[in-house]
Amino acid sequence: MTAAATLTDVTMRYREHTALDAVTTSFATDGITGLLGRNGAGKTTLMQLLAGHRVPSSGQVRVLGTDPYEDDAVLQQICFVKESQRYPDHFRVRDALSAAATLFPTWDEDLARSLVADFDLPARRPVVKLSRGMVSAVGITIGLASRAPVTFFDEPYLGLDAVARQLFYDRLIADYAEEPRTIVLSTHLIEEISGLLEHVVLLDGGRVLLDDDVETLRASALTVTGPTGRVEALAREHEVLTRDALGGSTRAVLRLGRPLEPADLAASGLAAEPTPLQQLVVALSTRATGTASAAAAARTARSSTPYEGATR
Ligand SMILES: Nc1ncnc2c1ncn2[C@@H]1O[C@H](COP(=O)(O)OP(=O)(O)OP(=O)(O)O)[C@@H](O)[C@H]1O
Repeated sequence: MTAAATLTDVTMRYREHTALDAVTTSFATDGITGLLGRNGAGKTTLMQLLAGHRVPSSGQVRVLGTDPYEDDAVLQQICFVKESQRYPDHFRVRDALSAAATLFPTWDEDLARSLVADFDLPARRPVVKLSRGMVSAVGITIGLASRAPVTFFDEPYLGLDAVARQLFYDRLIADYAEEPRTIVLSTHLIEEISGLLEHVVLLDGGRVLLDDDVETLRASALTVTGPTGRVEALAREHEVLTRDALGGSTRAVLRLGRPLEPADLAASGLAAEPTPLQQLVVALSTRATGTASAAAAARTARSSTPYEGATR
């Protein structure tokens, strides 16, 4: 994989709180990555570092081969669509789009116009008068029409209804097919976007819990249902992520130590089905919670350093 953006041993501290702890990961040049994790896991912080909005307390951040912080040449190749983007009070929708058009050399005006039409955005209306979902649609329009080689969407769908979210996903995948680039999307609506993702980075308590291709991830887990004794026999050979017993039957999500053949499972009276990505992520995050909170407490106790990050 050729990486467009990398973090090497990056730690980000805000006063006594460690938001990212020795994170090493990278994002492929052509790929859509889901940046997942619970509230406060460090997703926004990670994207802010890669977008050059902050400098890390320690470690190395590289985007398109250079440190993005205060590097105008690389910054105009990075588009960061924030969850709560603010625009100047007097900006109308079309002003926000014109400003973006001047920022990004790769801006596609035709694409911007067609997204404005699809999202039914009123071009002359001040952004401050838009509904929450419409402001999100402005951000999405900018994110896609920028055609920036490296694009971050940080929970870009706030307030968007289900139809508009589907429109975003459809346009994202269509535009990506036409112009492949590095897209990182943070979201809590994992199942909705699981079909778009090629790769997943899961953060938990500022650490990388999982960094894998979606296909590999899907193949690594299985939901098995059947008589409790048989499920438990299988559970001894694999890691059990979740387990629900009802009467004499048990349903377990297994992280597989070795591949399992559906035919073998069926022969032993067990039903097997793929584990949805969202369920797998929830199970892995839940499993990590105990360990992560203990580690966070230890880090907080260790660290008495003042604020070490800088904001632009
Ligand atoms: N400017 C800041 N000053 C102090 N603490 C901060 C600051 N920004 C973030 N944090 C803390 O760092 C941690 C990571 O925050 P971050 O916003 O990166 O998480 P997130 O994964 O994006 O969360 P969410 O899913 O809720 O948006 C949180 O505990 C947050 O409170």
